[in-house]
Amino acid sequence: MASDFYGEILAPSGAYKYFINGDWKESASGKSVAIVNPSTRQTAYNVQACTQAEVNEMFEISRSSQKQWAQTPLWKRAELLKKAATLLREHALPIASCLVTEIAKPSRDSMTEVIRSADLLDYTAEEGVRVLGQGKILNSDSFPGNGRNKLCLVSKVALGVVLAIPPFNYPVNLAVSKIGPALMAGNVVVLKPPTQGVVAGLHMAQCFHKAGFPKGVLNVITGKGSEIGDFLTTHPSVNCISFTGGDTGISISKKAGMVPLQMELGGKDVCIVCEDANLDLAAKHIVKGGFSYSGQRCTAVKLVLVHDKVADELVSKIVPQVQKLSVGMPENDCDITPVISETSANFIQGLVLDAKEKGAKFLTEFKREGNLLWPTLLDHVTPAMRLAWEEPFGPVLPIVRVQTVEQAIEHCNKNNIALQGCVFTQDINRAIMISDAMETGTVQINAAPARGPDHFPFQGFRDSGIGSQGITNSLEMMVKTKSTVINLEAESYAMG
Ligand SMILES: NC(=O)C1=CN([C@@H]2O[C@H](COP(=O)(O)OP(=O)(O)OC[C@H]3O[C@@H](n4cnc5c(N)ncnc54)[C@H](OP(=O)(O)O)[C@@H]3O)[C@@H](O)[C@H]2O)C=CC1
Ligand SMILES: O=C(O)[C@H](O)COP(=O)(O)O
Repeated sequence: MASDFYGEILAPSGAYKYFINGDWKESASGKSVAIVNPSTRQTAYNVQACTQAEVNEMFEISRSSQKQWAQTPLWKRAELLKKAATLLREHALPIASCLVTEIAKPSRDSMTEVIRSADLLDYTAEEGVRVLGQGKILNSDSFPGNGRNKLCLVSKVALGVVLAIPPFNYPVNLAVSKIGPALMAGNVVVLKPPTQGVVAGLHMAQCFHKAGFPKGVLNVITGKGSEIGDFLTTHPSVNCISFTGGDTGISISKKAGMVPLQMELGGKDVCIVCEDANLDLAAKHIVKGGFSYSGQRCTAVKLVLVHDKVADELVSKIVPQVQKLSVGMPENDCDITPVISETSANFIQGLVLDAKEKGAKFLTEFKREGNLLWPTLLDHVTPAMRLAWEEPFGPVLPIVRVQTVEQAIEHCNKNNIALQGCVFTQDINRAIMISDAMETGTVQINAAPARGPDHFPFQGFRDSGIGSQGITNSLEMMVKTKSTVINLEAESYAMG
């Protein structure tokens, strides 16, 4: 894996180093965290188990380097982001290989994640120059009782130190979706990669390092979230937290101080299929949306709510497509690969067994070998079953039959998880009315839920998140507004 480009990130001990102030270092703890390959259930890598003292040192360095970084011209920041994007593309293969090993992401999807991340950085560089390069001027006489003797210059200034915490399922793309906008806005970043995906994250960080970012602008701490996470998120030097993951985000939001939060949490994305839907289109999107990356996407289709009139026909189109999905190892680009951990596999199995006990009809059998779960399609799922409400984050898709669309909308809005949803109908007026009624951050019309393309606003309602992602919204969220008021001796009117 190590090459001249990546050679320095690996310690002689065989554990990957952490990255601080432009240097790759071993932790004084002398301890490491084992990264288990979900496919083999064997240890594949080791990384540093960093100490609280190293966290403190990292934040101290971040605070001091931010002052210098904020004085870097926008065009220079953009140039560096574009250089990092170029290096990500040039050195993508080792990063993609880490994704296959650490998170069992199919090879093709792993490479796609890295290239998508480079594209995100390029777009962030261009959008950042535009968005951050403009401010506003306000004239006092627009408010009753005032003459034009005050000019207010409104500018966007950096927050300071952004703590970025991405999840296991996109350890590169959901890292750069935080890092790019943060750096472009003049902040510095402390990145805490997910344990599963951390080595991909370290390789990604090397691309930023080699791109020429000044020391201390991007720092990467490694260690289990359960061990150093709370110390990180409650650290007094944190000026913003950008987090993607599960319910952990909810507890972080209760512990964090007076700092802006950008949270993208779980999804229970419903797919409403109306009686007038194009069922071939719906079936194709349901299968791809439900089973890509073995359902381990917050935007995966997690519940089909189909009008009873067309349910049998829809099921007849879905089943053969599910049966055709290849099941096996990520190295072989199988459609369904092992889920991230035994804990996750056990959780998913628990939901399936609950549905079975409560009378769900199995359209494909549930089969498991270690962390590898065969795609499971359940029909006649009822609201009494946990699967109608909870997020499996696995290759399991429940189908609920409804008598009216209103029933489907009611089910969707009853769930506290409210990220995305989708609706299939051939009547655009009806589609807009249903979309407006669905209380989720995004509604896809005649397609499966998705975060991409990455410049689209992406947000969760209720327990699915705080704030909004998407490149422009992330840029706007990672600055604060500053007013500078010029007080003139006398009123002055242009052309007056
Ligand atoms: N919205 C989304 O895109 C995603 C949602 N999920 C949901 O979350 C569930 C669990 O997945 P998982 O990846 O374990 O999600 P977690 O929320 O546990 O982890 C997400 C990130 O948070 C870190 N973390 C864990 N504990 C803390 C803490 N106390 N303070 C700060 N950071 C912490 C993790 O680090 P570490 O890995 O070291 O624990 C990881 O980097 C999934 O089943 C799914 O329902 C998961 C992934 C993506
Ligand atoms: O958090 C997630 O799982 C991702 O945001 C989903 O992204 P995608 O829709 O591009 O797979």
